[in-house]
Amino acid sequence: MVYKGIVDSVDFTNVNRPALFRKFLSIVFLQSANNVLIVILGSYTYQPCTIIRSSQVNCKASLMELTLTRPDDWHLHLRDGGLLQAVVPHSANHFGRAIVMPNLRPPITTTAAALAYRESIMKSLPAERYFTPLMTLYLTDTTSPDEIRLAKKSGVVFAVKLYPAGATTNSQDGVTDLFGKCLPVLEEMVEQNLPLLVHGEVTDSNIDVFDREKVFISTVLQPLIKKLPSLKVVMEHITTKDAVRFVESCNNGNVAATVTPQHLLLNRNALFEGGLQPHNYCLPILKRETHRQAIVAAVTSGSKKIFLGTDSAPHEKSRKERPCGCAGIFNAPVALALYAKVFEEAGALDKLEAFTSFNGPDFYGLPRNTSKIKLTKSPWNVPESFSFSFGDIIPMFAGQTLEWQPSSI
Ligand SMILES: NC(=O)N[C@@H](CC(=O)O)C(=O)O
Ligand SMILES: [Zn+2]
Ligand SMILES: [Zn+2]
Repeated sequence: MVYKGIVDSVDFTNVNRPALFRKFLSIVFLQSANNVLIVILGSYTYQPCTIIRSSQVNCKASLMELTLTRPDDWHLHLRDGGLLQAVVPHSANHFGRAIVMPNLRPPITTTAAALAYRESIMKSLPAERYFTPLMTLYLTDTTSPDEIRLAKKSGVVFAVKLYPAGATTNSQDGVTDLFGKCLPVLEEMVEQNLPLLVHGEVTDSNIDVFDREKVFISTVLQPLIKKLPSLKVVMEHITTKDAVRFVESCNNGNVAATVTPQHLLLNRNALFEGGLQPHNYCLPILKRETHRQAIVAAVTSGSKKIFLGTDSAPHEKSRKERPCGCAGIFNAPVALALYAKVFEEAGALDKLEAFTSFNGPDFYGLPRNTSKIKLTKSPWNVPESFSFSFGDIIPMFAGQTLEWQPSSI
């Protein structure tokens, strides 16, 4: 792979040290100024690469380190109580902000509840951790337009979440009839510029579980954006090529999508490999390989409409490993390493930073983070489990070795 760029200034005295690569992404993108830089990458990371600057400096180095603007997680379950305390450090380690899902029991349906929940998250944060929870409201059949005005005014609620009743974990209080019951609220959300975040699956038991996202697009999302083209909509955790096509077809800047590490790395075979695999069970359910490939292609193409949302959804081990196990994958400790793996394997590491750190805040109209995070090529083993007083949580890819290791700067 060959990159050419023009850069302001690069300190080539450090070329043999990883510090050079802190500048790697900006080197690729910067187009202004006087020095010509050519980066020739063999197989991108494993081969040494050659850096030539104005044909004066030649050096050999390996891509060992990337420095990125600190990412945000635009779809995260932090839970409450002991589970909250257990999992929040894993997100705060790597992410600057997170859109926090409201599907607690009882759900976060009011601004007052969102404020109280925000307080408990802040109290659970490790000392000296810079992390901002962006709160959401759980939409119900009875949410009022007044509540939407209050939410916006609070300054701490950044979106409203649609769970079709019965679609997923703690969705029993969700919406039964979006157009019949929620239109005035959706209109108020347009007024207040509050995005609607969508768990995009129909719940009709006649519809095959693998088709629920596709059918939701034609029966709910298409009519919704037709009726309210100014409503900002994020289709969360997309899993199908149909969703990719839908998002790519919406061109007014108001429709976007998040993608999880599991839907980028696993297909539905992972549910049954060598026996039933409850820790790979999440909703929307993993899909066919062709869908996975379509999502990888969309994400690594550099689309501005798709951004990072881990959907890290911890459940205690005994609630996953039982006859009727919960849906949800705990991926907060591994998510960033896994996204880097996906982009690296697609030869698209230069697109990683926009996906992790730019597209999300740009869509939400928020400033990009100013702090940085480092990803080092340094293999590490994912723990088999995390143990707490209330029980264990099994992370995604438990016991496996990952290449990229994130750390704060
Ligand atoms: N993704 C999941 O499988 N589960 C999530 C809910 C959700 O995001 O749908 C949870 O809260 O456990
Ligand atoms: Zn969901
Ligand atoms: Zn979720």
